[in-house]
Amino acid sequence: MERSWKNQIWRFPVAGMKQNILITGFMGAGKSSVARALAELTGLFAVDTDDLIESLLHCSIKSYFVSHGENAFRRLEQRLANWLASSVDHTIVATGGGFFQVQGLMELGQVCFLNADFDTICRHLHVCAGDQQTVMRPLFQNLEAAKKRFDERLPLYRQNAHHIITVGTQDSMDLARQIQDILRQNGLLAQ
Ligand SMILES: Nc1ncnc2c1ncn2[C@@H]1O[C@H](COP(=O)(O)OP(=O)(O)O)[C@@H](O)[C@H]1O
Ligand SMILES: O=C(O)C1=C[C@@H](OP(=O)(O)O)[C@@H](O)[C@H](O)C1
Ligand SMILES: [Mg+2]
Repeated sequence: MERSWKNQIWRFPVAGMKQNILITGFMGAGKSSVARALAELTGLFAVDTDDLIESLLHCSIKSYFVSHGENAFRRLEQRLANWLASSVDHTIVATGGGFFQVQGLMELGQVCFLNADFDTICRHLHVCAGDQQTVMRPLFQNLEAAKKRFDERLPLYRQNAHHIITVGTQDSMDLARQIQDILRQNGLLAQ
């Protein structure tokens, strides 16, 4: 049966708080995959901040980092956050790994941090295998630099989240179910 966002509406809406579900976490934690699984579970649409930003560019995010640098990318992320604030509600938002730093993040909706340790991230990204997912991630070109960035960001991801989901060996659908349960238990998603 087809479900609409109206069936998923928050039981206890909070004034001034958007009813999106944002998925944050480090590169490779599984944000984009979980957002799609959660969309399948709930019937809510999912968007991905990286895809939305790429829709503005005539190139990949990786090429944009090379031509314009990280700061320019962060400005695009803030512009996108402002657009989400003005124009998007009742939507699942997979964020890029650095999006958690935008101003106004916590007012965009319920922020769910996918807390994967660095080994799990490397496993997801096939760091030891041939078909590395790291190739298309400009900030995961060097393992040591990525680990340093991970260590620096970890406390900030925690601070800038409403819910923390520990990622172990579960698949994306299991993680999506966990998020659905947490939001339901908090009266933030319909039963
Ligand atoms: N729970 C998971 N278990 C195993 N592999 C996963 C899991 N989540 C994601 N992956 C794999 O990890 C890679 C990165 O996933 P992705 O969803 O793009 O992460 P992110 O958006 O956080 O960077 C993909 O190859 C994906 O198939
Ligand atoms: O962590 C980051 O700063 C980034 C993460 C990437 O998204 P994923 O986390 O989906 O790989 C993408 O937004 C960009 O390469 C920068
Ligand atoms: Mg992603």
